[in-house]
Amino acid sequence: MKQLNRQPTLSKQHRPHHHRLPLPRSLASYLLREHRLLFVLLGFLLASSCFLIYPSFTPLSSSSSPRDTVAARIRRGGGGGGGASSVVVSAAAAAASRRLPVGVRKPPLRVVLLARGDSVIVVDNFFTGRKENFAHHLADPRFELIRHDVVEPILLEVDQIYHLACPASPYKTNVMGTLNMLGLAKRVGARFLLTSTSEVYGDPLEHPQKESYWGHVNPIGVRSCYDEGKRTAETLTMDYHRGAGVEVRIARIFNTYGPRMCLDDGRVVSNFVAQTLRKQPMTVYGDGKQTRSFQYVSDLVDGLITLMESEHIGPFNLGNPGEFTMLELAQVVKETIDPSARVEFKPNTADDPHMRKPDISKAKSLLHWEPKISLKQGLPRMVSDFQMRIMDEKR
Ligand SMILES: O=C(O)[C@H]1O[C@H](OP(=O)(O)OP(=O)(O)OC[C@H]2O[C@@H](n3ccc(=O)[nH]c3=O)[C@H](O)[C@@H]2O)[C@H](O)[C@@H](O)[C@@H]1O
Repeated sequence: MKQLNRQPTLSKQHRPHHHRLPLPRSLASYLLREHRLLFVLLGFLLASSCFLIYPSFTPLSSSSSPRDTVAARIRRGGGGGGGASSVVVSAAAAAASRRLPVGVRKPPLRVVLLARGDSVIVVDNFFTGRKENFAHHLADPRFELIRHDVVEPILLEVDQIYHLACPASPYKTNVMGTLNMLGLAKRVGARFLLTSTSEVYGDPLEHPQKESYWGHVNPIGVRSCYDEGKRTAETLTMDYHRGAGVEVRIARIFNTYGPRMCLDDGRVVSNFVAQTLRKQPMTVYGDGKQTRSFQYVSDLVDGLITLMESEHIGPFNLGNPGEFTMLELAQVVKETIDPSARVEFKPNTADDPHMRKPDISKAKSLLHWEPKISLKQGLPRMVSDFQMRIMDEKR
């Protein structure tokens, strides 16, 4: 089985100073006794990320696909042995083992994500995420779910932080939440991955967008709290890297879809699919000629893990270069679900980007990552999940 790009023990010069947490005695002994809390996925799964936990229910997929993606390997539980046999030791792991009192057994070595033997903590305020998304992990002793909003500080001993948090009006989350997570990363020596967005390019004047493009953003527009919030989050991330030595990674995520998305999150793919399944017309904003590039969620999960484990800071575009107008997307949804589906035009919102398509040559050459699942392959998998949930609504 193909192994991920394993991360050896971090070199000292890259390791930030650790100011150890004054953990309450009971908590500390709990952690040591259970040998947990060795790695964190700080998945604060709000609006844009409630579907980012890879799906386990993909009934329309063939048994041989979707290829051998990381997400698929994780789903199958075949992540390279797990536990101490496949090892990722990071700065905090080394530091944690140094802190153990004499006679206390060392914790298991750390590998990435549950199926590979790691402990995973998900932090979510459940504004838009759902507990059901984690139901299949709740019995796992290495999985922990904490209800918490990252705009408030949280103290955890962790090795890696995937900072996915971002609700619909997200300036506070992007600024306070990112500061809190960067502060945590600095304090415990964790590697920090920011999930930024293609929206940092605004209504782009360059097409397709390369990471070197600085963007075209209206700083006082109706969607600027998202665009500028993520741009600020990128700035903070780089400042903590340069100023405090935090190891950081930045992903710029392009439109992503898949099972477990909120049925009514307002995004175009979930809207079109849910509307068609409910026999409502698909609402096309504007003339429908604006373009987006749609990435299936497991490709994104592959990209995020690959980036986290790599030696590269980024930013990296993580998206599928397959570009569609909204009318073309509506046509694909129609062909997939219901040939009699209709569209209905509504006025568009201000500053809506006219076109968006990632140039992923940087991710291809440095991370050896590229998406594998086309819209036509991915959409049916999302449809079956939505279909079940919409049928449940009716019961
Ligand atoms: O889904 C995502 O991943 C992205 O969602 C939003 O970006 P946006 O491109 O505005 O995504 P949508 O809200 O899905 O809109 C895409 C296009 O579809 C149109 N749209 C949306 C919804 C709808 O019902 N009908 C419709 O025509 C919008 O006007 C827009 O032109 C976020 O701002 C991005 O950060 C995020 O990456």
